[in-house]
Amino acid sequence: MFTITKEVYFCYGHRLMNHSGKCRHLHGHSVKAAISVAQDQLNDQGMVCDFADIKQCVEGYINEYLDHNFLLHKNDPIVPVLIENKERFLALDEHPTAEVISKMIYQYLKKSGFNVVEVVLWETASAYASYKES
Ligand SMILES: Nc1nc2c(c(=O)[nH]1)N=C([C@H](O)[C@H](O)COP(=O)(O)OP(=O)(O)OP(=O)(O)O)CN2
Ligand SMILES: [Zn+2]
Repeated sequence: MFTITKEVYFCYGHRLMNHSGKCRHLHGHSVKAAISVAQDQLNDQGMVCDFADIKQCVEGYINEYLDHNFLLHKNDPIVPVLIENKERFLALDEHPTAEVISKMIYQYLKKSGFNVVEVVLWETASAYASYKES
């Protein structure tokens, strides 16, 4: 089994509504997502796939939904205020944690045909979450 990993960087604002500490306040992160794709056999270029193909696919998704966006739980009371002020945001069924965001990226790549094995989301320099399926 061969595995490759491509890193992409982006920013978002969010808050964790049920958090008991500082993360319940509106704040933002400049994050890194490390996307791992695997294949048993290499293609005729000697690759699992081109790093650039992963980047092109995931950057379209990130730019549309995540980068410089505000990620909120759908029940966050600030949602009506953002609507009223015509501000950009993405309302999620789940809390916008690093775990949930790594799963969103994983599922998009899978749906796009990549044999993604893991997405690791570094939310800060010292904290990351990952998503993979068995
Ligand atoms: N399991 C999770 N825990 C936390 C998440 C998360 O997504 N999953 N998110 C946060 C905050 O949004 C933010 O990421 C703060 O993280 P934290 O490492 O606690 O904050 P600091 O960078 O300030 O860490 P220090 O080591 O205290 O400087 C919180 N928890
Ligand atoms: Zn945060």
